[in-house]
Parts: sequence; C-alpha cells; structure tokens
Amino acid sequence: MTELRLEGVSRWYGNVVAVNGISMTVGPGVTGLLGPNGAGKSTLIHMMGGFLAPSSGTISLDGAPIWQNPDIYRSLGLVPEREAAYDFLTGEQFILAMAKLHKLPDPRAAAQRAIALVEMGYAADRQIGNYSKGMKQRIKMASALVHDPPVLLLDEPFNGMDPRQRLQLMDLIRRMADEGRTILFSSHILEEVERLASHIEVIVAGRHAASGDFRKIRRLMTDRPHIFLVRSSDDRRLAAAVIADGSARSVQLTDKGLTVEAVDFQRFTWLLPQVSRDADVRLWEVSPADESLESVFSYLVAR
Ligand SMILES: Nc1ncnc2c1ncn2[C@@H]1O[C@H](COP(=O)(O)OP(=O)(O)OP(=O)(O)O)[C@@H](O)[C@H]1O
Repeated sequence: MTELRLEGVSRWYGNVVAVNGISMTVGPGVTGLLGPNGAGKSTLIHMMGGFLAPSSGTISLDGAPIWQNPDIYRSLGLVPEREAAYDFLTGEQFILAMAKLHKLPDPRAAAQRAIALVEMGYAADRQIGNYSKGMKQRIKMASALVHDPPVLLLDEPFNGMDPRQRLQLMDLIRRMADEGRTILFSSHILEEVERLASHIEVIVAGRHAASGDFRKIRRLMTDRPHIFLVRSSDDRRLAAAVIADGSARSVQLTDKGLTVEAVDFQRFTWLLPQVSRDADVRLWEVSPADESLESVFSYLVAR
C-alpha cells in the first residue's frame, strides 16, 4: 500500500500564501485534485513530488519524509503542467536520458518499456517538437514512468487536449491505477474529475475545502442554495408571491429582473411555474445566475 500523507502543509512565496495548512492522505487508485485557477494545485503537487519544500508542515510517503530524501524520489513520478523544452530530442532520446538520470540498470530496456506503456513506439524516433499536444503529454507520462514508480502526480494533464486525446489519456491513467498505483491528478474541470476519479480533494485559495467520494461532494454542490435570475410580466407581483410561498431564502428586485436565492433547488424550479400561474404572472426567463464552478467552490469553502 502506497500512501502520501500531508500534515498541516503550507507554502508561501514572499507574502503570498499559496497553500494554507492542508492535511490529507492520498492512497492507491485515482484521486482528483480539484480547484479553480490559482488555488494552489501546482504548488501542492510540486511539494508532493519533492521539487519544492513546504514552508511548514510535512509530506511523507509511507511514513518517510519526502523533502530532501533521494531514496523516495525513485517511488515518485511527476508530470508537470508546463511543457519541457526538449523539442530537439526524439521521444526515445528523451526517455533514455531520463532512464540514465535515474541510474536504472538497463536504461534502454526501461525506456522501451515506458514508451510502449504510453503507446508511443510508432513515433519514438521523431522529434518531440513535431508531436501533437496529446503525444507530448504521453511522452511526458513515459518520462515519469520510466523508473516504474508506484506514485504518479499529474498536473493538469488534460490541458489543451482534444476529446480523442483526452479519452486516450483517461484510458492510460485508468490502466496505471488498475496496476495498483497511487495517482493524483489536478484539474479545474469538474466533469474531467468526475469521469476519472472516485475520490476527490477540493482546494480553494490554498485551503482544503472538501474531501471524499465524488458523488457525496457533487450532492453537496446540488444541495447548496441556488441563485436564479427571473424575468416576468410583473416582477414585483411575482416577488411577493415567491416570498409568500417560502421556497426562496431571499428575493431582490433589480433593473434586470428578480434575483432569487432558492433554498431547495428542485422544489423551487418545480414551484415557480405554479406560483406565477396562481399570481397571474407570465414567466419570460428563468436562468441560473451562479452556475460557475467558482461559485460552487466558494460555497464549499464557506461551509
Ligand atoms: N513562484 C511563485 N512566486 C510567487 N507566487 C507564486 C509562485 N508560484 C505560484 N504562486 C502563487 O501561488 C498561488 C497558487 O498558485 P498555483 O500555481 O499553485 O495554483 P494552481 O491551482 O496550480 O493554479 P493554475 O491552475 O492556474 O495553475 C497563486 O496565487 C500564484 O500566483
């Protein structure tokens, strides 16, 4: 069993706090690290991979601290978000160089195995500069896998990929997890995480906002108060009817229409047509005003 454990981990850059007191454990299987841009995902992943020191707190792998512990690096593979500038090398030269860096006993065989694992054999003798985005992502994956680590850390691996490349990479990650690896990948896209990870960790503004089963967290998100923009033939009258009905926590009359904060999303969408019919008001538009992921995240943080 391979387990990464973070205890009270913080990291600041000057006076910017990028990661703030995060404690979590990441075990075998696929874990999604979800958070909006700038949440601290990359900083956290770099600390988990031993590339960056925590300003405070500890990160350990099966009990052994990660920072400045070269023995542990053999157990970790990290795929950074940014593309490395090895465009002049062929895929094979790059992976072979990585195998040699790890001082593997048979670097050539290890490189071939890693290249085969990501199904890049057909393009191994081509320069990385001529690869597509998806191929570059896969060769980066091979470089992280060349020493066969039990832990893989992937920073925004699907960024800039087309749907086909995305599916291929998802398949590959699933296969790696089925082999018993501990895989953590970061993303700011909920659907991506939903398709791949059964377990998610949510971070917002450097803080740990939620943790657990994806469905449980999804439910938290749908149970949150929803804000709707409603336009009708008589907003003032509809506002009075909605308030009287009790299905909304607050109702505001603005020049764009009514802003309604519904207590129960399903009950509200079911009741609104009835309430308006009873009040003899025609509904023109009902649209969610807070559907962005940012609002979901801030709801989770405020809990
Ligand atoms: N080297 C650095 N120097 C100063 N501030 C930094 C540095 N790296 C990150 N930050 C800041 O730390 C915070 C977290 O950044 P980080 O890149 O870890 O977030 P992220 O969740 O990975 O975001 P993204 O999805 O946009 O990559 C941000 O406010 C960022 O500006």
